[in-house]
Amino acid sequence: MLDALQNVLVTPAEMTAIDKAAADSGIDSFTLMRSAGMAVSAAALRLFPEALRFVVLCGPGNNGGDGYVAASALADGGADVAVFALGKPEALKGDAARAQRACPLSVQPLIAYEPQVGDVVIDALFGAGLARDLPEEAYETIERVSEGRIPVIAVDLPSGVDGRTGEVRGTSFTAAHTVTFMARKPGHLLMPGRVRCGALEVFDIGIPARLVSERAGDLRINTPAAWGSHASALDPATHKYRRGHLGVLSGGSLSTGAARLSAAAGLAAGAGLVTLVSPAEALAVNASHLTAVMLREIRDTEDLATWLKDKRVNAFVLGPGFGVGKKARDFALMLCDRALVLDADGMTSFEKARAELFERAANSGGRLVMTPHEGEFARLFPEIAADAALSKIEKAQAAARLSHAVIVYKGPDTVVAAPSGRAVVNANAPPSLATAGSGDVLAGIVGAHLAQGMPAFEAAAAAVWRHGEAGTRAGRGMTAETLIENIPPLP
Ligand SMILES: NC(=O)C1=CN([C@@H]2O[C@H](COP(=O)(O)OP(=O)(O)OC[C@H]3O[C@@H](n4cnc5c(N)ncnc54)[C@H](O)[C@@H]3O)[C@@H](O)[C@H]2O)[C@@H](O)CC1
Ligand SMILES: [K+]
Repeated sequence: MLDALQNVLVTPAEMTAIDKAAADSGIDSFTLMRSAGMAVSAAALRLFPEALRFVVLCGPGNNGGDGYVAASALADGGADVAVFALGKPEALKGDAARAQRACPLSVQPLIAYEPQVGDVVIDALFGAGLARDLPEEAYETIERVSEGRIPVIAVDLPSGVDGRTGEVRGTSFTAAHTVTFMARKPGHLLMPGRVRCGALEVFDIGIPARLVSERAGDLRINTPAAWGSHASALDPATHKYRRGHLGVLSGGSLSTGAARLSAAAGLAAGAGLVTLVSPAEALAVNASHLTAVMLREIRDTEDLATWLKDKRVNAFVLGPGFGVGKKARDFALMLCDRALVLDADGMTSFEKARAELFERAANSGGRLVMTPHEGEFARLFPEIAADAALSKIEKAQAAARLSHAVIVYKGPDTVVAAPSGRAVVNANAPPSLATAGSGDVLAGIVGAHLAQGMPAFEAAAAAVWRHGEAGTRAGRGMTAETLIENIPPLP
Protein backbone atom coordinates (compact mmCIF):
# COMPACT_ATOMS: atom_id res chain seq x y z
CA MET A 1 0.00 0.00 0.00
CA LEU A 2 2.84 2.39 0.74
CA ASP A 3 3.77 2.13 -2.95
CA ALA A 4 0.82 4.37 -3.70
CA LEU A 5 2.21 6.98 -1.31
CA GLN A 6 5.87 6.61 -2.20
CA ASN A 7 6.16 9.96 -3.98
CA VAL A 8 3.61 11.90 -1.99
CA LEU A 9 4.75 14.64 0.37
CA VAL A 10 2.32 15.46 3.16
CA THR A 11 2.55 18.67 5.19
CA PRO A 12 2.01 18.44 8.97
CA ALA A 13 -1.31 20.27 8.55
CA GLU A 14 -2.45 17.74 5.95
CA MET A 15 -1.28 14.94 8.25
CA THR A 16 -3.46 16.32 11.04
CA ALA A 17 -6.42 16.30 8.66
CA ILE A 18 -5.55 12.73 7.67
CA ASP A 19 -5.43 11.66 11.35
CA LYS A 20 -8.82 13.21 11.87
CA ALA A 21 -10.26 11.53 8.80
CA ALA A 22 -8.90 8.20 10.02
CA ALA A 23 -10.55 8.71 13.41
CA ASP A 24 -13.81 9.80 11.77
CA SER A 25 -13.80 6.66 9.66
CA GLY A 26 -13.74 4.57 12.84
CA ILE A 27 -10.05 3.73 13.01
CA ASP A 28 -8.88 3.68 16.63
CA SER A 29 -6.22 6.35 17.10
CA PHE A 30 -4.57 4.47 19.95
CA THR A 31 -4.06 1.51 17.62
CA LEU A 32 -2.22 3.86 15.25
CA MET A 33 -0.04 5.11 18.08
CA ARG A 34 0.73 1.55 19.09
CA SER A 35 1.77 0.66 15.52
CA ALA A 36 3.96 3.74 15.41
CA GLY A 37 5.68 2.98 18.71
CA MET A 38 6.14 -0.70 17.83
CA ALA A 39 7.75 0.27 14.52
CA VAL A 40 10.20 2.47 16.40
CA SER A 41 11.11 -0.26 18.88
CA ALA A 42 11.60 -2.73 16.01
CA ALA A 43 13.90 -0.29 14.23
CA ALA A 44 15.88 0.24 17.43
CA LEU A 45 16.46 -3.49 17.95
CA ARG A 46 17.22 -4.07 14.28
CA LEU A 47 19.68 -1.19 13.94
CA PHE A 48 21.33 -1.27 17.35
CA PRO A 49 21.34 -4.86 18.62
CA GLU A 50 24.51 -4.06 20.56
CA ALA A 51 22.97 -1.18 22.55
CA LEU A 52 23.58 -1.43 26.28
CA ARG A 53 20.60 0.77 27.08
CA PHE A 54 17.77 2.41 25.16
CA VAL A 55 17.01 5.88 26.43
CA VAL A 56 13.57 7.09 25.42
CA LEU A 57 13.02 10.86 25.61
CA CYS A 58 9.30 11.64 25.66
CA GLY A 59 7.66 15.00 24.94
CA PRO A 60 4.30 16.51 25.91
CA GLY A 61 2.24 15.35 22.88
CA ASN A 62 1.54 12.30 20.76
CA ASN A 63 5.16 12.08 19.64
CA GLY A 64 5.89 11.39 23.32
CA GLY A 65 3.03 8.86 23.27
CA ASP A 66 4.82 6.94 20.52
CA GLY A 67 7.89 7.02 22.76
CA TYR A 68 6.07 5.44 25.73
CA VAL A 69 4.79 2.66 23.46
CA ALA A 70 8.31 2.05 22.12
CA ALA A 71 9.77 2.06 25.65
CA SER A 72 7.21 -0.50 26.83
CA ALA A 73 7.87 -2.75 23.84
CA LEU A 74 11.64 -2.62 24.30
CA ALA A 75 11.30 -3.40 28.01
CA ASP A 76 8.92 -6.29 27.22
CA GLY A 77 11.60 -7.63 24.89
CA GLY A 78 14.09 -7.69 27.73
CA ALA A 79 16.15 -4.62 26.81
CA ASP A 80 17.48 -2.18 29.39
CA VAL A 81 15.33 0.94 28.99
CA ALA A 82 15.24 4.34 30.71
CA VAL A 83 12.56 6.97 30.15
CA PHE A 84 13.01 10.72 30.54
CA ALA A 85 10.21 13.20 29.98
CA LEU A 86 9.97 16.84 29.04
CA GLY A 87 7.10 18.23 31.09
CA LYS A 88 5.03 16.38 33.66
CA PRO A 89 3.71 12.97 32.58
CA GLU A 90 0.51 13.76 34.55
CA ALA A 91 -0.17 16.59 32.13
CA LEU A 92 -0.34 14.25 29.11
CA LYS A 93 -3.69 13.96 27.39
CA GLY A 94 -5.59 11.46 25.28
CA ASP A 95 -3.66 8.63 23.62
CA ALA A 96 -0.33 9.87 24.95
CA ALA A 97 -1.63 9.76 28.53
CA ARG A 98 -2.93 6.25 27.91
CA ALA A 99 0.41 5.13 26.47
CA GLN A 100 2.24 6.54 29.48
CA ARG A 101 -0.12 4.87 31.98
CA ALA A 102 0.39 1.55 30.21
CA CYS A 103 4.18 1.90 30.40
CA PRO A 104 5.63 0.02 33.39
CA LEU A 105 8.83 2.09 33.54
CA SER A 106 9.51 4.96 35.90
CA VAL A 107 9.84 8.39 34.33
CA GLN A 108 12.57 10.86 35.23
CA PRO A 109 12.77 14.52 34.22
CA LEU A 110 14.60 15.15 30.97
CA ILE A 111 17.27 17.24 32.61
CA ALA A 112 18.36 14.23 34.72
CA TYR A 113 19.55 12.31 31.65
CA GLU A 114 23.30 11.84 31.59
CA PRO A 115 24.51 10.03 28.48
CA GLN A 116 26.55 6.88 28.98
CA VAL A 117 28.66 4.89 26.58
CA GLY A 118 26.44 2.23 24.98
CA ASP A 119 23.26 4.35 25.10
CA VAL A 120 20.99 4.66 22.09
CA VAL A 121 18.54 7.58 22.29
CA ILE A 122 15.00 7.35 21.00
CA ASP A 123 13.94 10.92 20.39
CA ALA A 124 10.19 11.25 20.98
CA LEU A 125 10.20 14.84 22.22
CA PHE A 126 8.45 16.60 19.34
CA GLY A 127 7.24 15.53 15.93
CA ALA A 128 4.73 17.08 13.60
CA GLY A 129 3.31 19.26 16.39
CA LEU A 130 6.44 21.36 16.92
CA ALA A 131 5.05 24.88 16.93
CA ARG A 132 7.93 27.08 18.08
CA ASP A 133 11.60 26.96 19.00
CA LEU A 134 12.61 24.10 21.28
CA PRO A 135 12.43 24.82 25.02
CA GLU A 136 15.62 25.48 27.00
CA GLU A 137 15.78 22.03 28.68
CA ALA A 138 15.88 20.31 25.32
CA TYR A 139 18.96 22.34 24.28
CA GLU A 140 21.05 20.96 27.09
CA THR A 141 20.03 17.41 26.43
CA ILE A 142 20.69 17.69 22.70
CA GLU A 143 24.11 19.15 23.36
CA ARG A 144 25.03 16.36 25.76
CA VAL A 145 23.81 13.68 23.38
CA SER A 146 25.79 15.08 20.49
CA GLU A 147 28.92 15.62 22.61
CA GLY A 148 28.64 12.03 23.82
CA ARG A 149 28.20 10.84 20.20
CA ILE A 150 25.14 8.88 21.27
CA PRO A 151 23.27 7.48 18.26
CA VAL A 152 19.72 8.84 17.90
CA ILE A 153 16.63 7.28 16.38
CA ALA A 154 14.05 9.99 15.76
CA VAL A 155 10.32 9.37 15.98
CA ASP A 156 8.63 11.06 12.99
CA LEU A 157 11.19 13.90 12.85
CA PRO A 158 14.33 14.77 14.79
CA SER A 159 13.02 17.10 17.52
CA GLY A 160 13.66 20.67 16.48
CA VAL A 161 13.22 20.03 12.75
CA ASP A 162 10.09 21.73 11.43
CA GLY A 163 8.08 19.24 9.40
CA ARG A 164 6.70 21.90 7.08
CA THR A 165 9.90 23.78 6.29
CA GLY A 166 12.87 21.58 7.17
CA GLU A 167 14.18 24.51 9.22
CA VAL A 168 15.75 23.91 12.60
CA ARG A 169 13.76 25.63 15.36
CA GLY A 170 16.60 26.75 17.63
CA THR A 171 18.43 23.46 17.67
CA SER A 172 17.70 19.84 16.81
CA PHE A 173 18.90 16.31 17.22
CA THR A 174 20.88 14.84 14.35
CA ALA A 175 19.50 11.35 13.96
CA ALA A 176 21.13 8.27 12.54
CA HIS A 177 17.69 7.01 11.56
CA THR A 178 14.20 8.50 11.45
CA VAL A 179 11.00 6.49 11.44
CA THR A 180 8.09 8.43 10.02
CA PHE A 181 4.54 7.29 9.39
CA MET A 182 2.51 6.82 6.18
CA ALA A 183 4.30 9.41 4.02
CA ARG A 184 7.30 11.73 3.94
CA LYS A 185 6.89 15.33 5.10
CA PRO A 186 8.59 18.35 3.46
CA GLY A 187 10.94 18.63 6.46
CA HIS A 188 12.39 15.22 5.61
CA LEU A 189 13.55 16.46 2.19
CA LEU A 190 14.24 20.16 2.61
CA MET A 191 17.58 21.32 3.99
CA PRO A 192 18.82 21.31 6.67
CA GLY A 193 16.13 18.90 7.91
CA ARG A 194 17.14 16.29 5.36
CA VAL A 195 20.62 15.79 6.80
CA ARG A 196 19.31 15.85 10.39
CA CYS A 197 17.05 12.85 9.65
CA GLY A 198 19.77 10.36 8.76
CA ALA A 199 18.31 7.34 6.99
CA LEU A 200 14.57 7.74 6.57
CA GLU A 201 12.10 4.90 7.04
CA VAL A 202 8.43 5.33 6.16
CA PHE A 203 6.25 2.93 8.13
CA ASP A 204 2.67 2.04 7.33
CA ILE A 205 0.71 2.30 10.59
CA GLY A 206 -2.51 1.29 8.90
CA ILE A 207 -4.24 4.44 7.68
CA PRO A 208 -5.83 3.52 4.32
CA ALA A 209 -3.81 4.98 1.42
CA ARG A 210 -7.00 6.47 0.00
CA LEU A 211 -7.48 8.63 3.09
CA VAL A 212 -3.92 9.87 2.77
CA SER A 213 -3.95 10.60 -0.96
CA GLU A 214 -7.34 12.31 -0.83
CA ARG A 215 -6.05 14.82 1.68
CA ALA A 216 -2.54 15.25 0.33
CA GLY A 217 -2.01 18.27 -1.94
CA ASP A 218 -0.06 18.65 -5.16
CA LEU A 219 3.33 18.15 -3.60
CA ARG A 220 5.50 15.24 -4.74
CA ILE A 221 9.02 13.94 -4.57
CA ASN A 222 10.68 14.41 -7.95
CA THR A 223 10.69 10.94 -9.49
CA PRO A 224 9.74 9.77 -12.99
CA ALA A 225 6.23 9.16 -11.64
CA ALA A 226 5.74 12.96 -11.67
CA TRP A 227 6.53 13.39 -15.39
CA GLY A 228 7.25 9.98 -16.92
CA SER A 229 4.13 9.90 -19.07
CA HIS A 230 5.34 13.01 -20.90
CA ALA A 231 8.79 11.55 -21.36
CA SER A 232 7.67 8.22 -22.73
CA ALA A 233 5.50 10.01 -25.29
CA LEU A 234 8.69 11.22 -26.98
CA ASP A 235 9.50 8.84 -29.79
CA PRO A 236 13.26 8.67 -30.33
CA ALA A 237 12.72 7.46 -33.88
CA THR A 238 11.05 10.66 -35.08
CA HIS A 239 12.55 13.03 -37.61
CA LYS A 240 15.21 15.26 -36.11
CA TYR A 241 13.10 18.42 -36.43
CA ARG A 242 10.28 16.74 -34.58
CA ARG A 243 12.67 16.32 -31.68
CA GLY A 244 13.01 20.07 -31.67
CA HIS A 245 15.58 22.68 -32.40
CA LEU A 246 17.19 24.34 -29.42
CA GLY A 247 18.91 27.71 -29.65
CA VAL A 248 21.48 28.62 -26.99
CA LEU A 249 22.68 32.21 -26.78
CA SER A 250 26.38 32.74 -26.24
CA GLY A 251 28.07 35.65 -24.51
CA GLY A 252 31.04 37.65 -25.84
CA SER A 253 34.45 36.29 -26.75
CA LEU A 254 35.69 36.00 -23.16
CA SER A 255 32.62 34.19 -21.80
CA THR A 256 31.51 31.54 -24.26
CA GLY A 257 32.16 28.35 -22.29
CA ALA A 258 28.95 28.38 -20.24
CA ALA A 259 26.68 28.57 -23.28
CA ARG A 260 28.64 25.81 -25.01
CA LEU A 261 28.08 23.59 -21.97
CA SER A 262 24.33 24.27 -22.17
CA ALA A 263 24.36 23.52 -25.90
CA ALA A 264 26.29 20.27 -25.50
CA ALA A 265 23.96 19.21 -22.67
CA GLY A 266 20.93 20.05 -24.81
CA LEU A 267 22.18 17.80 -27.57
CA ALA A 268 23.07 14.99 -25.17
CA ALA A 269 19.63 15.29 -23.54
CA GLY A 270 17.84 14.68 -26.82
CA ALA A 271 17.22 17.93 -28.69
CA GLY A 272 17.18 17.07 -32.41
CA LEU A 273 19.27 20.09 -33.35
CA VAL A 274 21.14 22.62 -31.30
CA THR A 275 22.37 25.96 -32.59
CA LEU A 276 24.73 28.14 -30.63
CA VAL A 277 23.90 31.77 -31.31
CA SER A 278 26.98 33.92 -31.14
CA PRO A 279 27.88 37.59 -31.41
CA ALA A 280 30.37 38.33 -34.20
CA GLU A 281 33.38 38.74 -31.91
CA ALA A 282 32.90 35.28 -30.39
CA LEU A 283 32.33 33.36 -33.63
CA ALA A 284 35.91 32.20 -34.02
CA VAL A 285 36.30 30.93 -30.48
CA ASN A 286 32.92 29.20 -30.57
CA ALA A 287 33.61 27.66 -33.99
CA SER A 288 36.90 26.20 -32.80
CA HIS A 289 35.11 24.32 -30.00
CA LEU A 290 32.00 22.97 -31.70
CA THR A 291 31.31 19.86 -33.73
CA ALA A 292 27.74 18.54 -33.55
CA VAL A 293 26.35 21.85 -32.33
CA MET A 294 25.68 24.35 -35.14
CA LEU A 295 26.74 27.97 -35.02
CA ARG A 296 24.95 31.10 -36.13
CA GLU A 297 25.97 34.72 -35.94
CA ILE A 298 23.37 37.01 -34.41
CA ARG A 299 24.40 40.55 -33.58
CA ASP A 300 21.19 42.28 -32.56
CA THR A 301 17.43 42.07 -32.24
CA GLU A 302 17.05 42.49 -35.99
CA ASP A 303 19.17 39.42 -36.70
CA LEU A 304 17.26 37.53 -34.04
CA ALA A 305 13.90 38.51 -35.55
CA THR A 306 15.06 37.22 -38.93
CA TRP A 307 16.09 33.87 -37.46
CA LEU A 308 12.84 33.57 -35.52
CA LYS A 309 10.95 33.44 -38.83
CA ASP A 310 12.07 29.82 -38.82
CA LYS A 311 9.36 28.38 -36.58
CA ARG A 312 11.22 25.10 -36.21
CA VAL A 313 13.59 26.73 -33.74
CA ASN A 314 11.27 26.19 -30.85
CA ALA A 315 13.18 26.49 -27.58
CA PHE A 316 15.98 28.64 -26.21
CA VAL A 317 18.44 28.92 -23.36
CA LEU A 318 19.48 32.43 -22.44
CA GLY A 319 21.70 33.39 -19.56
CA PRO A 320 24.81 31.26 -19.02
CA GLY A 321 27.75 33.61 -19.61
CA PHE A 322 25.54 35.94 -21.61
CA GLY A 323 26.25 39.17 -19.72
CA VAL A 324 23.82 41.30 -17.75
CA GLY A 325 22.00 44.16 -19.44
CA LYS A 326 19.64 45.48 -22.05
CA LYS A 327 20.64 43.02 -24.76
CA ALA A 328 19.70 40.11 -22.50
CA ARG A 329 16.35 41.73 -21.71
CA ASP A 330 15.53 42.53 -25.34
CA PHE A 331 16.42 39.03 -26.50
CA ALA A 332 14.55 37.32 -23.67
CA LEU A 333 11.36 39.28 -24.30
CA MET A 334 11.51 38.25 -27.97
CA LEU A 335 11.88 34.57 -27.03
CA CYS A 336 9.17 34.43 -24.38
CA ASP A 337 6.42 33.44 -26.76
CA ARG A 338 8.22 30.19 -27.69
CA ALA A 339 9.90 28.23 -24.94
CA LEU A 340 12.65 29.84 -22.94
CA VAL A 341 14.95 28.78 -20.16
CA LEU A 342 16.09 31.95 -18.45
CA ASP A 343 19.17 31.23 -16.35
CA ALA A 344 21.98 33.12 -14.62
CA ASP A 345 22.66 36.53 -16.28
CA GLY A 346 19.33 36.23 -18.07
CA MET A 347 17.46 36.47 -14.77
CA THR A 348 19.80 38.99 -13.20
CA SER A 349 19.19 41.31 -16.16
CA PHE A 350 15.58 41.61 -15.01
CA GLU A 351 16.40 42.49 -11.41
CA LYS A 352 15.10 46.05 -11.88
CA ALA A 353 12.70 45.30 -14.73
CA ARG A 354 10.89 42.16 -13.77
CA ALA A 355 7.33 43.43 -14.34
CA GLU A 356 7.74 43.42 -18.10
CA LEU A 357 9.09 39.88 -18.12
CA PHE A 358 6.34 38.56 -15.87
CA GLU A 359 3.69 40.33 -17.92
CA ARG A 360 5.09 38.80 -21.10
CA ALA A 361 5.21 35.36 -19.49
CA ALA A 362 1.56 35.71 -18.51
CA ASN A 363 0.31 36.80 -21.91
CA SER A 364 2.62 35.46 -24.61
CA GLY A 365 1.31 31.90 -24.64
CA GLY A 366 4.88 30.59 -24.47
CA ARG A 367 6.61 28.46 -21.89
CA LEU A 368 9.05 30.13 -19.49
CA VAL A 369 11.31 28.30 -17.05
CA MET A 370 13.58 30.19 -14.67
CA THR A 371 16.36 28.44 -12.78
CA PRO A 372 17.54 30.60 -9.87
CA HIS A 373 19.94 29.54 -7.15
CA GLU A 374 19.47 31.20 -3.78
CA GLY A 375 21.27 34.46 -4.67
CA GLU A 376 19.46 34.87 -8.00
CA PHE A 377 16.16 34.07 -6.32
CA ALA A 378 16.72 36.85 -3.78
CA ARG A 379 17.55 39.32 -6.57
CA LEU A 380 14.45 38.57 -8.60
CA PHE A 381 12.02 37.89 -5.74
CA PRO A 382 13.39 39.89 -2.77
CA GLU A 383 10.08 40.14 -0.90
CA ILE A 384 9.45 36.40 -1.19
CA ALA A 385 13.03 35.50 -0.26
CA ALA A 386 12.80 37.68 2.86
CA ASP A 387 9.56 36.11 4.13
CA ALA A 388 10.88 33.93 6.94
CA ALA A 389 7.51 32.26 7.44
CA LEU A 390 7.68 30.50 4.06
CA SER A 391 9.35 27.18 3.36
CA LYS A 392 11.54 26.80 0.28
CA ILE A 393 8.62 25.03 -1.41
CA GLU A 394 6.24 27.86 -0.56
CA LYS A 395 8.77 30.42 -1.81
CA ALA A 396 9.11 28.65 -5.14
CA GLN A 397 5.32 28.40 -5.43
CA ALA A 398 4.90 32.12 -4.65
CA ALA A 399 7.58 33.05 -7.20
CA ALA A 400 5.95 30.88 -9.86
CA ARG A 401 2.57 32.49 -9.22
CA LEU A 402 4.03 35.98 -9.38
CA SER A 403 6.16 35.43 -12.49
CA HIS A 404 3.82 33.10 -14.41
CA ALA A 405 6.88 30.94 -14.99
CA VAL A 406 7.96 27.53 -13.85
CA ILE A 407 10.56 28.10 -11.14
CA VAL A 408 13.47 25.73 -10.55
CA TYR A 409 14.72 26.92 -7.17
CA LYS A 410 18.11 25.26 -7.11
CA GLY A 411 20.16 23.86 -4.25
CA PRO A 412 20.80 20.47 -2.65
CA ASP A 413 17.01 20.31 -2.26
CA THR A 414 15.93 21.80 -5.60
CA VAL A 415 12.23 22.65 -5.77
CA VAL A 416 10.35 22.89 -9.07
CA ALA A 417 7.07 24.82 -8.88
CA ALA A 418 4.43 25.77 -11.43
CA PRO A 419 2.15 28.83 -11.32
CA SER A 420 -0.72 26.45 -10.50
CA GLY A 421 0.99 25.56 -7.21
CA ARG A 422 2.03 22.10 -8.31
CA ALA A 423 5.50 21.34 -6.99
CA VAL A 424 8.14 18.65 -6.63
CA VAL A 425 11.16 18.46 -4.34
CA ASN A 426 14.21 16.79 -5.79
CA ALA A 427 16.09 14.16 -3.84
CA ASN A 428 18.57 12.43 -6.16
CA ALA A 429 21.34 15.01 -6.43
CA PRO A 430 24.73 14.09 -4.92
CA PRO A 431 26.62 16.91 -3.13
CA SER A 432 29.34 16.72 -5.81
CA LEU A 433 26.84 18.16 -8.28
CA ALA A 434 27.63 21.60 -6.88
CA THR A 435 30.46 22.00 -9.39
CA ALA A 436 31.39 24.75 -11.86
CA GLY A 437 29.20 24.59 -14.97
CA SER A 438 26.65 22.29 -13.39
CA GLY A 439 23.90 24.92 -13.69
CA ASP A 440 24.71 25.49 -17.37
CA VAL A 441 24.26 21.78 -17.99
CA LEU A 442 20.92 21.78 -16.18
CA ALA A 443 19.67 24.73 -18.27
CA GLY A 444 20.61 22.83 -21.44
CA ILE A 445 18.69 19.73 -20.37
CA VAL A 446 15.58 21.79 -19.59
CA GLY A 447 15.95 23.41 -23.02
CA ALA A 448 16.17 20.02 -24.71
CA HIS A 449 12.95 18.90 -23.05
CA LEU A 450 11.15 22.09 -24.03
CA ALA A 451 12.38 21.67 -27.62
CA GLN A 452 10.93 18.17 -27.62
CA GLY A 453 7.55 19.58 -26.69
CA MET A 454 7.27 18.72 -23.02
CA PRO A 455 5.13 21.06 -20.92
CA ALA A 456 7.26 23.47 -18.91
CA PHE A 457 6.75 21.90 -15.47
CA GLU A 458 7.48 18.37 -16.66
CA ALA A 459 10.42 19.58 -18.77
CA ALA A 460 11.97 21.23 -15.73
CA ALA A 461 11.27 18.44 -13.24
CA ALA A 462 12.55 15.74 -15.60
CA ALA A 463 15.69 17.80 -16.26
CA VAL A 464 16.43 18.20 -12.55
CA TRP A 465 16.05 14.45 -12.09
CA ARG A 466 18.27 13.53 -15.07
CA HIS A 467 20.84 16.07 -13.88
CA GLY A 468 20.87 14.41 -10.45
CA GLU A 469 21.22 10.94 -11.97
CA ALA A 470 24.02 12.18 -14.21
CA GLY A 471 25.79 13.54 -11.13
CA THR A 472 25.55 10.17 -9.40
CA ARG A 473 26.82 8.34 -12.47
CA ALA A 474 29.67 10.80 -13.04
CA GLY A 475 30.88 10.25 -9.47
CA ARG A 476 32.90 12.39 -7.14
CA GLY A 477 35.55 13.67 -9.51
CA MET A 478 32.98 15.01 -11.94
CA THR A 479 33.39 18.01 -14.19
CA ALA A 480 30.65 19.67 -16.24
CA GLU A 481 31.93 17.71 -19.25
CA THR A 482 31.72 14.30 -17.58
CA LEU A 483 28.30 15.29 -16.24
CA ILE A 484 27.08 15.74 -19.81
CA GLU A 485 28.52 12.36 -20.83
CA ASN A 486 26.55 10.74 -18.03
CA ILE A 487 23.08 12.16 -18.73
CA PRO A 488 20.88 9.05 -18.61
CA PRO A 489 18.18 8.36 -21.19
CA LEU A 490 14.68 9.53 -20.32
CA PRO A 491 12.96 6.65 -18.54
N1 LIG B 1 0.25 10.93 11.99
C1 LIG B 1 -0.38 9.99 12.65
O1 LIG B 1 -1.29 9.42 12.13
C2 LIG B 1 0.07 9.62 13.98
C3 LIG B 1 0.93 10.45 14.66
N2 LIG B 1 1.55 10.06 15.76
C4 LIG B 1 2.51 10.91 16.42
O2 LIG B 1 1.93 12.11 16.77
C5 LIG B 1 2.86 13.15 16.56
C6 LIG B 1 2.16 14.46 16.48
O3 LIG B 1 1.57 14.64 17.75
P1 LIG B 1 1.14 16.05 18.31
O4 LIG B 1 0.29 16.72 17.33
O5 LIG B 1 0.62 15.82 19.66
O6 LIG B 1 2.51 16.86 18.32
P2 LIG B 1 3.88 16.67 19.10
O7 LIG B 1 3.85 15.50 19.97
O8 LIG B 1 4.95 16.78 18.09
O9 LIG B 1 3.98 17.98 20.00
C7 LIG B 1 2.86 18.67 20.36
C8 LIG B 1 2.89 19.18 21.78
O10 LIG B 1 4.02 19.95 22.07
C9 LIG B 1 3.66 21.32 22.34
N3 LIG B 1 4.72 22.10 21.72
C10 LIG B 1 4.91 22.32 20.40
N4 LIG B 1 6.05 23.00 20.18
C11 LIG B 1 6.60 23.19 21.40
C12 LIG B 1 7.79 23.81 21.84
N5 LIG B 1 8.67 24.35 21.00
N6 LIG B 1 8.07 23.82 23.16
C13 LIG B 1 7.21 23.27 24.05
N7 LIG B 1 6.07 22.66 23.69
C14 LIG B 1 5.76 22.62 22.37
C15 LIG B 1 2.29 21.47 21.79
O11 LIG B 1 1.60 22.48 22.44
C16 LIG B 1 1.71 20.09 22.03
O12 LIG B 1 1.32 19.93 23.36
C17 LIG B 1 3.57 12.72 15.32
O13 LIG B 1 4.80 13.37 15.17
C18 LIG B 1 3.71 11.24 15.54
O14 LIG B 1 4.88 10.94 16.23
C19 LIG B 1 1.41 8.70 16.26
O15 LIG B 1 0.89 8.74 17.55
C20 LIG B 1 0.63 7.78 15.40
C21 LIG B 1 -0.42 8.40 14.60
K1 LIG C 1 10.96 13.33 17.48
